[in-house]
Amino acid sequence: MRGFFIGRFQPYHLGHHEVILDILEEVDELIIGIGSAQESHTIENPFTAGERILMISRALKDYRERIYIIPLEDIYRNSLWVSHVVSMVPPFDVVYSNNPLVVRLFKEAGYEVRNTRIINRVEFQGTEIRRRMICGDSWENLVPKEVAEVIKEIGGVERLREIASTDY
Ligand SMILES: Nc1ncnc2c1ncn2[C@@H]1O[C@H](COP(=O)(O)OP(=O)(O)OP(=O)(O)O)[C@@H](O)[C@H]1O
Ligand SMILES: NC(=O)c1ccc[n+]([C@@H]2O[C@H](COP(=O)(O)O)[C@@H](O)[C@H]2O)c1
Repeated sequence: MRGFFIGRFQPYHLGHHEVILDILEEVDELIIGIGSAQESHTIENPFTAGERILMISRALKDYRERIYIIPLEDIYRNSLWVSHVVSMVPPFDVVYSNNPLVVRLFKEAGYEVRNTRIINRVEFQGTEIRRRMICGDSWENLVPKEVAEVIKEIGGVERLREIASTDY
């Protein structure tokens, strides 16, 4: 059985990681969709699709043979979005999500959708991690260590701070 899970992963954090490890207990293979792949260099979406691929593939290096990481651009037409996804990824049997729009669209298209656990949503949240990066608070403990390394390699914190300081 092959599953599908999508997120923006800005950045990939321990909440995503735990959920994906749970899913990998249930499925043979998992497609991880990198949503809003066209976005980067903004406060909500600082990292490119390629940088997010690097974070996820390094954090899940032990599962490489069972995962497909596929960037998916937004199409801004919800009624066609599932077809867009299906056209870009390997066939899958089940969708894992807690995002109400994603759940609704896949259910309407006839897919089985399973909910995932919510893990320490206060801290394991992209918005909170990006806030900490901008403010200089510690964030490294909220992401897999491989992700912290990638963010350091690409100068991610400096990028986010510079973007956030733009005031015109
Ligand atoms: N702490 C968490 N525990 C379980 N699932 C999570 C957690 N955080 C996010 N998810 C799930 O991961 C998927 C992708 O989420 P996303 O990439 O938007 O992360 P996020 O932390 O919600 O980011 P942001 O705050 O930037 O919106 C969503 O379905 C979301 O419900
Ligand atoms: N019409 C569309 O392009 C469409 C519809 C539903 C979800 N999505 C994308 O799926 C992803 C869902 O992930 P999040 O749970 O991180 O929001 C986002 O990147 C979102 O933009 C896109």
